[in-house]
Amino acid sequence: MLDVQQRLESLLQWANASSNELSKASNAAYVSLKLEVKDVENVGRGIYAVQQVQRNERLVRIPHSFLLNFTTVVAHITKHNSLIVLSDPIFSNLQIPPAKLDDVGKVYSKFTYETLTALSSFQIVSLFLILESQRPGSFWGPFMDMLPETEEMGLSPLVWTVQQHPEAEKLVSLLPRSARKHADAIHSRFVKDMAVVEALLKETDYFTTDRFLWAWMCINSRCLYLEMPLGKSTDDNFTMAPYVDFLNHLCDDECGIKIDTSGFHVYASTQYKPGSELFFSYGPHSNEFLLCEYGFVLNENKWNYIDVSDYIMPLFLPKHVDFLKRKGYYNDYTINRDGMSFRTEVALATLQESAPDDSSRLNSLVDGLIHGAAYEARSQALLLQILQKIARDSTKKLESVSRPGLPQQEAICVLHDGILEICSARGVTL
Ligand SMILES: C[S@@+](CC[C@H](N)C(=O)[O-])C[C@H]1O[C@@H](n2cnc3c(N)ncnc32)[C@H](O)[C@@H]1O
Repeated sequence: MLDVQQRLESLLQWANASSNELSKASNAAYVSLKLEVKDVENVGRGIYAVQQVQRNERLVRIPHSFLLNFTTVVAHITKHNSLIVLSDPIFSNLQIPPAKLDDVGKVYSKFTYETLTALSSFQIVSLFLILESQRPGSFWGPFMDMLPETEEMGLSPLVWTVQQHPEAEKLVSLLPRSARKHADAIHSRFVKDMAVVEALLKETDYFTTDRFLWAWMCINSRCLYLEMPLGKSTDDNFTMAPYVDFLNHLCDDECGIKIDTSGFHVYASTQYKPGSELFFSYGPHSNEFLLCEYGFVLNENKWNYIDVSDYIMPLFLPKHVDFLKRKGYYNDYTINRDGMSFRTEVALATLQESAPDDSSRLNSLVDGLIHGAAYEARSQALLLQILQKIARDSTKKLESVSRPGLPQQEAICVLHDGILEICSARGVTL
């Protein structure tokens, strides 16, 4: 395997990358000369400034033909089936290489337009990654060569579960309760997508669970969410973008992204000094979300919260459930270091009413007309009891891990540390 700099050079050549933003306009990528990609031990690859970068400076443009998403994958695959003519104008500006009737090309030639467009973005892009990563001379080779191996995404609970890590059961039992729920939800999404892709590739030798896991995790940890043409739901609104996907995450946005007819753009939303790393915020995500979805955690994360839904919902009577569902406040109750969310406040107030529908003060709270001071003392007392329970659970789990442990255990410990920090900020003493 070539080293990172050689593979990076191939990637930039492949995308016709130029350091002149205006040259070769539409079919060439632009990467500012002020940037470099470095592979730093224990941190992974990231983008760094080699010269001072000004706020609002344009840094990267990747043309549509080098983006991997629902539209470009449909355009590549259908090229192999002469019966399919793509009439939608969104396909007309894409430069797609001619079809190759190699073994992968033969698989593509059997897919109808209806089969392909019935797939979700995750399904079609993972199918494509599986096939192109095993296709000699793939057009996408330079991009595939820069994708991480599954092991590099090994902190993610999905990876230890699917790969049956020898410690998987122990690791799952160490997760905070809400993280286990989140990991289960991801596993369900994964299994559903896998069944669809496996069925489409069942007559080929290309499909294995490991290959699918690699493709699915590459997408989940590297895709960028933006409104995309042809997207069927908001989950479909993503693209993979070569080079841009070297940007690491920080809680606050330091780079902006946008997509327009000329491609995918990155610009600086802050100044960067030479040597500093450029960051982009993947969203206001807690460590639980980052670990389950992307396979990493931050030691400091201002978006951490505790999900207390599983502790509040069993306390509801059917009349509370009916009221909250009707008002759109059923489930998803959280608390962070500054206090409870409004949803949690409404849930705890509802619990204090024997006839929620008839309570004008509860309805006024839900409608934002009053602050709900009348409920506060009992709500805080109940929440304190719940947080004490959660804090005891986290403390017990932390005590059961001998540190330093496996990297996965260390990441789980960071989740518990975050929970205990919020509990302590909310007045829990153990
Ligand atoms: C879009 S990629 C960013 C580039 C990546 N570091 C690489 O080597 O290709 C997202 C992955 O980078 C890693 N990552 C991103 N931000 C991070 C951060 N702040 N701390 C640690 N790892 C991070 C995680 O493994 C995540 O799944």
